[in-house]
Amino acid sequence: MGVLEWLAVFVPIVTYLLYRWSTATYDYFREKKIPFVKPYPLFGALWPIFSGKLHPVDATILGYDMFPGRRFSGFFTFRTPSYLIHDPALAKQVLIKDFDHFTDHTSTILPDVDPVLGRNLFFMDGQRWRHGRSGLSPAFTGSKMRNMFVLLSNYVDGAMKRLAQDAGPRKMELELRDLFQKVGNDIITSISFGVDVDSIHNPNNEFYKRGQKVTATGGIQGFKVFLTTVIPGSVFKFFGVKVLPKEAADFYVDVISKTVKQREEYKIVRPDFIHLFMQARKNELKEDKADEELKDAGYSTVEEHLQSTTRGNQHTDLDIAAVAVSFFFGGIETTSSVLSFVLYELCLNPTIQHKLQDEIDLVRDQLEGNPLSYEVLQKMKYMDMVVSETLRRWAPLGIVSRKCVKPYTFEDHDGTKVTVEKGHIIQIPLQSFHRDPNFFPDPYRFDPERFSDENKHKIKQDTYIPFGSGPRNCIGSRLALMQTKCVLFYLFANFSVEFSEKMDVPIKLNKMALSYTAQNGFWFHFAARGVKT
Ligand code: HEM
Repeated sequence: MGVLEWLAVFVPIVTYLLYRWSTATYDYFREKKIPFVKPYPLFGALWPIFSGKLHPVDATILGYDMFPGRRFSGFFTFRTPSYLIHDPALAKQVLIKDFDHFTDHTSTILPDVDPVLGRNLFFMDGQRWRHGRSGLSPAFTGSKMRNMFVLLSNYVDGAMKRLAQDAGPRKMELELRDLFQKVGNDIITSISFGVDVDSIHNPNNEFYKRGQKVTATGGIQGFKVFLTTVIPGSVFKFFGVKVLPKEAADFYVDVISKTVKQREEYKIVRPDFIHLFMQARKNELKEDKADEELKDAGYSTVEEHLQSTTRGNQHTDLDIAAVAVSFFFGGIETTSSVLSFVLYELCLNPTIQHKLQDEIDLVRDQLEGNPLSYEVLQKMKYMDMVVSETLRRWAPLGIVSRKCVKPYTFEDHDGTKVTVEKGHIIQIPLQSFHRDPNFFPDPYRFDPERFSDENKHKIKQDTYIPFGSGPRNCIGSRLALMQTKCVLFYLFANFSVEFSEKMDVPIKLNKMALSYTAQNGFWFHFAARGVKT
C-alpha cells in the first residue's frame, strides 16, 4: 500500500477531469437562469471536500440554505451539471412517481472490474439492478427478519452480558463507534456468512480484520468509494481500479462456497441469509402469509415498491458472497452511526435515557424470563420514538442521489422550466429536510415526542426519509431497525451510560468520513445497572 495505490487512484481522476474540462462549461446554469452554487475551477462544488473544509454532505447541500424558496438549484460535480432538490414534493416525483427517469444511483461499479462490489445492489444500474432487487426483496420481509431475530438476539444478549462481566462493579470506559462496529460485524457475519465470531474479545478474527478494510469510510478505501459517486464506472474499468481488493473478494467467495457445500452435504438448516439464497436457488424463497402481519417494523421502515420475484435468479456462490459483503458495506457503518448518536443524545438528555430504561424494564418484567421476541421489540413505542428521532437528527446518509436516465422537465414556483438531461445528477438533501424548521420545529433539539402517537401525524409527508424513498429505498431498513433496537434493549437493560472526559461535547464531526462520525471518537462510561457511577 502507499504511494502506488494512491497514484493508481489519482491518475484516473486527473485524466477524467481533463476530459471533462474539454467537454463541458460552467455557463450551463447561468444560461438557463437557474440559481447555482459558484463552482471552483475544475472541481466544481467538490473542492471543499477534497481540501477537507467541508463534509461531503455539507458541500453538496449548500444551495438549500443559499436559495430559500426555490424548488431546486444547480451545482457542478466536477463539471457535470447537478441539481439539488429543495421541495419534498419534487423529491417524491423523482424518487417515486417518475422513477423511470431516475432509476440509477450515481455510483456504479461494473462487475467485470469488481466481481463482488459490482454485484452489490447499491452500485448496480438499470435492468441488472431491477433483477437483483426483485430477487433480494423476499429475503428482507417481516417473517424472514423474525426468523433471523433469534440469531441476532442471542448474540447481542450474550455480548452485553459478557461486557457487564468485564466491567464488574467499576465503570468502564469505551469508544462506542469501535464497539458498535464489532457488534455489527459479528451480527452480519452470523446472519450472512453463517459463522459465529466474538470481535469484542477476539478482534483478530479474519471477518473483523477484513470487514474493517472493506467498510472503511476514511483513508484510501473511503476515498475510492467516494470516487464511485463522482466518476463513471467506465473510467474505473478503463484504468482497472478495484474498490474491493481481489484477495478480500476471494476470501468471501471461498467462505460461502465451503458453507454452502457443508450445508448441502449435512442438510444443515440455519435461519440466515445463506439459507434463504440456497432456497432461492431452488425457487423456494417466497413471501409468506406472516409477512403481511409483520410488515410494520417501526415508524421509519420503508415500503417495498417492486414486485418480488425469485424466478430466473440462479444465484452462484459468487452472487451469494456479493450479497453478504454488501451487508457489511451497507449495514455496519450505518447502524453503528445510529447507535453511537442514540447514546450521545441519551447522555445529553438523561431523562430520555431513564424513560427508555423504564420501558425496557417493564418489557423484561412482562417477559417473565422468556426470551425477547421480534414482535415484542417492534411493539416498544418509546424505543421506536428514540430511534426515529435519532434517524431524523443524525441520518447516517444525509443525501440520496439519482442519475437521470431519460430527459425530465422540472418547473419552479415562478414557472421557470428546465429539462434535466441524461447523465445529469440529482441530489435529494434528506438531511436538509430533517433539519428544516418549517418541517420540524426547533430542529436541533432532540425530541422523541415528535414521533409519539399524538404528534406523528403532524410530520409533513415526504419530509422524513432516513432510508430514502421509492423503489430504490434501503432494502435493509427492517434489519437495521431490528438490529439497532435489539442492541439498545440489551445495552440499557445491563448498563447506564454517561460521557467520559474524552468525549467532545458538543460533538466535533469528522469532515473526512463519508458517514457522520465523531472526529475524536464516541467516548462513554458504562456502569452496570444498580452500580453507582
Ligand atoms: C440505520 C441504518 C441504515 C440507514 C440509515 C440506511 C440508509 C440507506 C439509504 C438512505 C439508502 C439509499 C436509498 C435511496 O437511494 O433512496 C440505502 C440503500 C441501501 N441500503 Fe441501507 N441503510 C441502513 C442499513 C442498511 C442495512 C442493515 C443493509 C443491509 C444489510 C442495507 C442495505 C442497503 C442496500 C443494499 C441499499 C441499496 C438499495 C438499492 O439500490 O436498491 N442498509 N440505505
